[in-house]
Amino acid sequence: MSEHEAGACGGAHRTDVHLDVTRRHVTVTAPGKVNLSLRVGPLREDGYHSVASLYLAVNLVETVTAVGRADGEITVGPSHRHSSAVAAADVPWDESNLAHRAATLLRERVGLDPALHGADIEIAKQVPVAGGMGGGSADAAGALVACSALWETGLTRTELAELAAELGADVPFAVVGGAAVGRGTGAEVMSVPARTPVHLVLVPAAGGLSTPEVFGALDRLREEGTLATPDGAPEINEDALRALTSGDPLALALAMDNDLQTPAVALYPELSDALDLGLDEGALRGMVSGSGPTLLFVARDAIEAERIASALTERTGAEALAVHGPVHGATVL
Ligand SMILES: C[C@](O)(CO)[C@H](O)COP(=O)(O)OP(=O)(O)OC[C@H]1O[C@@H](n2ccc(N)nc2=O)[C@H](O)[C@@H]1O
Ligand SMILES: Nc1ncnc2c1ncn2[C@@H]1O[C@H](COP(=O)(O)OP(=O)(O)OP(=O)(O)O)[C@@H](O)[C@H]1O
Repeated sequence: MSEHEAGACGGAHRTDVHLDVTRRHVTVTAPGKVNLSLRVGPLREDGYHSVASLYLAVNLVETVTAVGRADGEITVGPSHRHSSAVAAADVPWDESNLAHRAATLLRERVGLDPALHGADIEIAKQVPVAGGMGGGSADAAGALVACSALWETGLTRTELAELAAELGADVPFAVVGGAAVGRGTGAEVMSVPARTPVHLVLVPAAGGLSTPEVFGALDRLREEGTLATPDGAPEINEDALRALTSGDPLALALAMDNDLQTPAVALYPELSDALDLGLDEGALRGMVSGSGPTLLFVARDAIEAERIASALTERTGAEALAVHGPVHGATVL
């Protein structure tokens, strides 16, 4: 009888608790991100766009635990060890889950025996699903780092970041964390210094936006001439990078940009009023995070961020969160 079948019988909880303390497990935290700048080039033949991105990892993190199995099975499910802010029903807990794909890819590349090396991957999510904050990417990064430690692969962080690029444009950054510029599809990351913490308020939206649909809407707006089409690969936003490096929140707020904002707002028009509300409450600037619909607002300092978050929670009914970055990439606890 498998553990899961055993779990369906009487006395299931006792069996599970016993297994949890005796099976090896590794827990990793991996951060959600915002793009302080996201410049998007024209559509490429491979269906992707070249980007010039300025990533910031924030202290809204996913907690990923890999529990060893000796039968080669890989499963994903909601964590029972750490609390989650996301409804389990909003996440695909099957082989399409990016964390499942990450563990499978790692096992294959390292050449481990798929009949012997398995893991139950448990995820406690804080990052909104399909919110433009790279939550699934953080889960994939967490699964790579956790399974690599569990299976003792000996891969370096650089090697894990290279594998991460095969899983999605945002996954390498979730491994690396901190602050970084992203080139190519966004997967070629290079860390940059950030002198002081950036204080932000995040406003999650009801429901999500599909990343390919937002890129598709950008292409349409460019085709019809509503937005200008850039010539080639975009340049990094040097003003935003300088403001981040020197720790000047007002200069950063003024320099931020996101080419996906117009298409995200076109697909989700309510975002426009929510952006105005943040400014009304004293945020230095508001912007769509990545492909949206989560909004980010820049605050002068931590106290201002808390005040703006409370005011926005009251006015919008959505739970606005005061966060800061940079924080570490995927880290074993
Ligand atoms: C919007 C961002 O979050 C900004 O950091 C990323 O560009 C998206 O990263 P991601 O979700 O990891 O993206 P992937 O899973 O690699 O790609 C999903 C889809 O988004 C579109 N996509 C993504 C990245 C990119 N540079 N160009 C694209 O056109 C493609 O249609 C792709 O099929
Ligand atoms: N571990 C996961 N957590 C959440 N969604 C996942 C996961 N694995 C796969 N998905 C699928 O991916 C879709 C996008 O999820 P995700 O939360 O990563 O979006 P996102 O934050 O907007 O991504 P990005 O900012 O990287 O474009 C979801 O709608 C879901 O179907």
